[in-house]
Parts: sequence; C-alpha cells; structure tokens
Amino acid sequence: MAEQFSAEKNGDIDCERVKNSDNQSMLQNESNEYSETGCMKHGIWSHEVLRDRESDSNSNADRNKIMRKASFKLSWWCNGENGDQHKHDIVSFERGNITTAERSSKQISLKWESDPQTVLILTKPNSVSVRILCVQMVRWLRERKKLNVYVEPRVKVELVAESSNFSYVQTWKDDSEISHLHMKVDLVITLGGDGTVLWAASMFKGPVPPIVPFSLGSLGFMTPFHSEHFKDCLDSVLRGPISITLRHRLLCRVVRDAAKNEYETEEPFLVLNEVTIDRGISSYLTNLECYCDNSFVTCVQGDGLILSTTSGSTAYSLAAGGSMVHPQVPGILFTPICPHSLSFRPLILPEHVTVRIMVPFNSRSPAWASFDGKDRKLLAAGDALLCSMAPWPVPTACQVDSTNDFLRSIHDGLHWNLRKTQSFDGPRDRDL
Ligand SMILES: NC(=O)c1ccc[n+]([C@@H]2O[C@H](COP(=O)([O-])OP(=O)(O)OC[C@H]3O[C@@H](n4cnc5c(N)ncnc54)[C@H](O)[C@@H]3O)[C@@H](O)[C@H]2O)c1
Ligand SMILES: Nc1ncnc2c1ncn2[C@@H]1O[C@H](COP(=O)(O)OP(=O)(O)OP(=O)(O)O)[C@@H](O)[C@H]1O
Repeated sequence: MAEQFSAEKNGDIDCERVKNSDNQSMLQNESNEYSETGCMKHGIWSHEVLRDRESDSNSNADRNKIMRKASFKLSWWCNGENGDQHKHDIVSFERGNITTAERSSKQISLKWESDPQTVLILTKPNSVSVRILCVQMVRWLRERKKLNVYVEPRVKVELVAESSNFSYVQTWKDDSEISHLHMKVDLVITLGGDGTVLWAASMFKGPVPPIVPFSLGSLGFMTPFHSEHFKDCLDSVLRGPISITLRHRLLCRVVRDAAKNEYETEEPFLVLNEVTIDRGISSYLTNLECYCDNSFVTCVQGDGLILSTTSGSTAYSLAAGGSMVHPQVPGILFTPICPHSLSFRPLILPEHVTVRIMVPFNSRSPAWASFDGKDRKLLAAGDALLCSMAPWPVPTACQVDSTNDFLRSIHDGLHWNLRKTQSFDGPRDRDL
C-alpha cells in the first residue's frame, strides 16, 4: 500500500485491470460513466486489480505478483435514515481512495437575486437609546429605501405615540401570524444585545430570514454592527453580497414518561445557544442519564448539563468550562455544570447524533430544562429530553466574515488571552 501511495503521489498511478493490458486508456475509461466491468462513475463495485510497481522492477519472481484491492462503496446515514446528499460534494471515494473533495463548512456569501422589499425590526424593550435609533431607522428605511417595515405590536404603539406619520408601519394582531412572517420578511434587523438576537431566532420556528444584528448591549458576541453607522451598514447589506454566518440551532423535544413513543412530544423548542437541564430549586444533585444515538454516554451527578450549539459555546457553556468553538463548526457541546466528579471533561459531539437525557426513576428530585435561558420545563422521573441538530439555521450578517467576527468578539468581549507582552531585554537563547 505504501508503494501504491507514493506512486499515486507522483501522479503516476500504476494500476491495471487484469483483463486490460492498456493502463492509460482503462483508467481514462473509469473516469467516464461506466466501464465494461461494471464500474460506476461514483465508487467501485467491481474488483480493481493493482500491480505493485517496485516489485515489478525489482524482481522477476514478483513480476506477476498481483495485489487485489477490495472494492467498497461509502454511504451516509443518520438515525437509520439514508441521505447520500453529502457523498460526492464532500468526500470522493473514486477507485477506492477516500479523499476530501470539499469542505463541509465554508465562508458563505449571500447575494440578492431580487431587491429586498420588507424588513422586520426587533428591539430590546425598555431602552431609550434603542427607541431613538428605531425611530431614525424606520424613517430612513421607508423614506430613502422605500421598504415595507414590520415591527412588534409594542413597538408600533411606541412609534405611533411618537408621530402619527408612522401609521404605515406594519405589525400583527395575534401571535399566530408570527408563524407566517418568514414568508413576508426579507431581512430582520435587531437592535439590542445577544438576547435580542436569541429573541429574534425564537420567533422563527422554521426557516429564518437573514438577520442584521446591531449592537446596543454590553457584550455583543452575535451583534457585530455598530448603530452609529447604521445607514452605511444597511446600504451595503441591501446591495449585497454579504458574508453570513449560518448559526446552527438545536431542536429539543420533551418526551414524557407516559408517551407511547418518542414522537409523541410537546411542541419542540429551537435553541440558538443551548438547552440547560439543571436541578432548579432542588438542593439535591441532578441525576441525569445521557445517551448519544442510544449508546450510553454517562450519568451527570452535579448541578446539571448544558447541550450547546457552537454559537452558544461563548455563553453559558463557556462559564461552565466548555471550549469556545467557531460558530460555523457543526457540533453539539456536552458541558456539565459543577459535576461532582474529578474526571468529567466537556465533550463535543458530531452534528448528526441525537442526544437523549433521561431523569431516572431512582432520581431524588426532578430536573428542569430551559431553552436559551427561557421557558422552564419540569422533567419528572421517566421523562426525557431529545436534542438533535435542527434543519433551520440562523443566518446572521457578518461585519467582515465569520472568522474575523468570531475572533474580534472573543478579543473585545472576553479579552481572551490578554497578557502584557514580555519585554525584549533579558536572557535569550543566543546559542541555540
Ligand atoms: N453563568 C452564565 O454564564 C449564564 C447563566 C445563565 C444564562 N446564561 C446565558 O444567557 C443566555 C440568555 O441570554 P439573555 O441575553 O437572554 O440573558 P441575560 O440578559 O441574562 O444575558 C446573559 C449574558 O450572556 C451573553 N450571551 C448571550 N448569548 C451569548 C453568546 N452566544 N455568546 C456570548 N455571550 C452570550 C449576553 O450578551 C449577556 O451578557 C443563555 O442562553 C445563556 O447562555 C449564562
Ligand atoms: N423584542 C423583544 N421582546 C421581548 N424581550 C426581548 C426582546 N428583545 C430582547 N428581549 C429580552 O431582553 C433581554 C435583554 O436583551 P439583550 O441581551 O439584547 O440586551 P442587554 O442585556 O442590554 O445586552 P447584553 O446582555 O449584551 O448586555 C433578554 O433576556 C431578551 O430575551
């Protein structure tokens, strides 16, 4: 195999089919649709027979020594479902050689194919600076950009109180209309901190329009745009193209002990940061049985467990000792909260798994699940929480690109690895 690798590295694959004496033409045939031995375009299911090049040249005895390479085919599956969509996009396995064809995650650019018409502005409540900015932004979007503007009912009341001219601003009467918003809205603008981005994401139980988050909070990991330059920022976003971060969400379902199967659940929650299962007001340790695709992972005995997205890795999970992960990395962080054990290190699980957290019948107390820090749900003995990657990410516009914005946020927001630079004068390794 080593010789074969080196031959391939030189771009000179010394491979021949037994039936065919003409190497070159046969290899070229293989890259076409079908070969006569039944070799498909994508993958092999006939036998390739390879001859080792060095043994050819080194020894006459070995001249006809033939090495068979076992054929195989790769297929992709998850929870029993077949889904080959990644196959040739991401990994090629031509002629039995597995090679990365494409990255599964890349910097993403959004280019409008028709002009955006409708914008939804979501604002942090009870903030004077947010209210002032909202008034200016609505006016500018309507008068200069001729866009339809939606706001929440509370904000519409505030705007109309400011001036009756704002009667053109649209809103909704009851919450059931929120479920149709994604079909009307081209762009969402948030004015607030990270909590307002979480709020915006939580309004969309399915697909989410691109979000442009303006920073009017204190931290702002997910809010790269500065309100002072809102006209320039929005001009360039409306013109496009823009870099976006596709932030993964987790789909969380509570399955009660009384449910007949795991599909009989209450309304699922979609979280952008994390779902937390903790001891709530109980003074006992949580006792949580954790499974990953039906394999037992561990029992959490401590204050609780955080299942976080990579976007949420800089939030609660970070405070509980989890790693910071670039938001474009797909995965589920499994971070314990104050585990009563010396050896419980946080894990990062792959995106395709389903995590199941169960409160066992011998648990001393129930547990509580909360979703992006909200909507507490009691988990009694026998209840479970299922958590998997949701099919609807949250696209947030980047100031520069997802990597630059992420690094800037950990430097500016957390002062990550800030240390005085060591002075130049002093001992040095001159003789090394
Ligand atoms: N010990 C902790 O660190 C702790 C405890 C509870 C909740 N939280 C976080 O608060 C979030 C809810 O946020 P909120 O604004 O509604 O509540 P909040 O007003 O209590 O703010 C919590 C803080 O977390 C920050 N934050 C939120 N998402 C973040 C992210 N992805 N990366 C970095 N920082 C982030 C916010 O900027 C804010 O400073 C939860 O999802 C949870 O992650 C953290
Ligand atoms: N449109 C909204 N309606 C109701 N609640 C909201 C809305 N926007 C934000 N919130 C809530 O307000 C709280 C504070 O929001 P946010 O985090 O954006 O501001 P902040 O606390 O000033 O920012 P930071 O946390 O960065 O200091 C959050 O809990 C969030 O859920």
